[in-house]
Amino acid sequence: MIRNFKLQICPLTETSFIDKPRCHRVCRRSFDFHNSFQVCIRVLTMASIASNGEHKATKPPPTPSPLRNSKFFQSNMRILVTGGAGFIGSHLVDKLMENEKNEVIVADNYFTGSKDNLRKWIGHPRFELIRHDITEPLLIEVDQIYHLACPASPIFYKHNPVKTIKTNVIGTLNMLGLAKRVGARILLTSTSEVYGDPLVHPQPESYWGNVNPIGVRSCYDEGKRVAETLMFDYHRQHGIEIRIARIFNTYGPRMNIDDGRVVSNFIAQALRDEPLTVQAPGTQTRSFCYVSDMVDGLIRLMEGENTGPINIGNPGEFTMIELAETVKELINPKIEIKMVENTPDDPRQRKPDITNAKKMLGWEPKIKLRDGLPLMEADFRLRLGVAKKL
Ligand SMILES: NC(=O)c1ccc[n+]([C@@H]2O[C@H](COP(=O)([O-])OP(=O)(O)OC[C@H]3O[C@@H](n4cnc5c(N)ncnc54)[C@H](O)[C@@H]3O)[C@@H](O)[C@H]2O)c1
Ligand SMILES: O=c1ccn([C@@H]2O[C@H](COP(=O)(O)OP(=O)(O)O[C@H]3OC[C@@H](O)[C@H](O)[C@H]3O)[C@@H](O)[C@H]2O)c(=O)[nH]1
Repeated sequence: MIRNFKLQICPLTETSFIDKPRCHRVCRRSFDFHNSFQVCIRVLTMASIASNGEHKATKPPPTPSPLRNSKFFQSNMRILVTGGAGFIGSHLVDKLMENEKNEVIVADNYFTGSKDNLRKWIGHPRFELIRHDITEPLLIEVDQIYHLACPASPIFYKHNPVKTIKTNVIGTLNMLGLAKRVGARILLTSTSEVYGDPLVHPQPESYWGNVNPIGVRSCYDEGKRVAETLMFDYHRQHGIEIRIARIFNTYGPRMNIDDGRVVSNFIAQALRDEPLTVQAPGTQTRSFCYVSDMVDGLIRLMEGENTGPINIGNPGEFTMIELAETVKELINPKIEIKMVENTPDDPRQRKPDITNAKKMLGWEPKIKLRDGLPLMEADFRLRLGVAKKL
């Protein structure tokens, strides 16, 4: 769609000279490229989104600070990762740090995350770690924001539901305010939980969901729905460049051992010789995405031209009984599987329709559950000090 444009100058500023540093900063083409008055991919993108009529922004995106625009325009891309000390966040940081043109700043309050997840970067000249709660404003200068901060495991997000809502609503407002002030692009990690207990299966992004607004999970799923609304309102009203990923259940090394989510629970239980606790009825389904696939999808979304929301997840769908049997077979065939009571409003089925991710991001997951589980097992064995029996 975007590549059909054949404009020779920037359609918003009418001159590529004024916008040159910003184009360089975002599309990362050489300075000479912009000097040659060729078209700026990023500005075209804004024009194309607007001309499609959908999610129309009433303003061009805010300009970055004069410093980023002039003196430092050829400096590294500064990227903020909120929640970067958590499970997905720390893997994202690893990937972003591989690019020597990136400086990464993590802001985290360590509620569910840990410095340990980032220990290899602490002290690195391109890395900075800030203990910060995003329900308070954050005044820094950045070019991109990956906004992940929020407890994700149901037992943690239900622990202090009011705080979970504040994190999703006030926290997202603060990050959007930051994006507005510094002209940064912002990506929100939303969730498949915005579909609630879905009546459409698999779930496409066009499905509006079936969410209980007053249930015990609402602090999280309604919180994320408001966060998505705020993202689009800032986009339409203030021209902020937004990206929204709807993440489906993700697993992998570095999940908290006692995180409470199903894959980490089952692997820890199998290694501790404890029964695998399947919550009734056990026929409820989930689709599990390995974390490296997830990080790849998030970066493609940030760097691409689509606002989203876009589902990012692995469409391989399993009942919880099937998952328990797979963990038992792969890790500890002697273990018992025990049926236990469930919690309210547990979604009965969940599977992403990833047509848009394939089409718009050229993304699809590579790692199957049976290949990902042993990678996570190895990490859990190391952390629990349980050697593999020969
Ligand atoms: N892992 C999944 O299956 C999954 C699925 C859907 C969506 N998501 C979303 O992805 C993001 C990351 O999830 P995760 O699995 O890595 O979870 P996680 O709990 O491991 O990481 C969340 C991080 O956010 C931090 N945090 C929480 N509240 C904060 C606050 N108020 N201020 C600053 N930091 C705060 C935590 O300390 C932690 O480091 C979350 O936004 C979550 O909603 C995850
Ligand atoms: O020990 C357990 C834990 C969980 N389960 C079941 O496993 C399924 C998945 O539960 P999890 O707690 O792992 O995660 P959920 O799918 O309910 O929510 C997740 O989905 C989307 C994300 O936004 C969040 O990371 C997380 O809330 C549920 O049906 C639950 O009842 C078990 O059978 N046994």
